[in-house]
Amino acid sequence: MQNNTAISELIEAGKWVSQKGWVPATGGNFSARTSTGFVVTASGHDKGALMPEHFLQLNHLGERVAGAIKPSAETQLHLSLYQLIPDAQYVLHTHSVAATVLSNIIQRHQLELTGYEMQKALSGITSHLESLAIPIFDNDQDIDRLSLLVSDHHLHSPIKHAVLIRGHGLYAVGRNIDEVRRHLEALEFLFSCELERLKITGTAL
Ligand SMILES: CSCCC(=O)C(=O)COP(=O)(O)O
Ligand SMILES: [Zn+2]
Repeated sequence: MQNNTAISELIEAGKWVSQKGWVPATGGNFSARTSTGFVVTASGHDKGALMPEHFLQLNHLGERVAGAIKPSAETQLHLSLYQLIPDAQYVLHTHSVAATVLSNIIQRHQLELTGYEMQKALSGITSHLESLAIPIFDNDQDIDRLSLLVSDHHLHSPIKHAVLIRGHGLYAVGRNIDEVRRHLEALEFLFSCELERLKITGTAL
């Protein structure tokens, strides 16, 4: 993946995600794997109004190759996801209301979804009868420590599509920009369905 192509795709994705209301204020961060490492958004910018200068190039170890600005505070989590999931080419992190509230309400360490046709938008899922589990990690201002938790979890339960950070947001991964956007949109739809179901039934899965 060329850096310029990746950056253009992430700028476009940022506008879309922002229009959806999933990156309020300066929430969220995005990255793409490249031939030399990955590109990641700078910290503290509106992700709906990104410019090429709002990206840094980092190598496979997460060390800065280009860009004088401060990288996302959550860069280590992006690096860990690329190290853990060899197929992952894009990571989009968002702060939607549904992901934030649902991950706070559910006390367990995973959100289990079943019975929804939309689950089939997640790669590898072929029926609404399958169970889709999205791991939930307790939020931590120490991103290195949080990343280690994610890595440990992956050893026994490989992360396929996404992870939730409790009260914080969603990290979606994909093998290309279309797939990561599809995963993100489908999961947001499923989270909204679950929130509606909870409002009506008062029962968390
Ligand atoms: C106001 S959002 C708090 C930080 C955060 O969770 C986030 O996603 C944005 O951080 P970044 O450093 O990537 O701008
Ligand atoms: Zn965040």
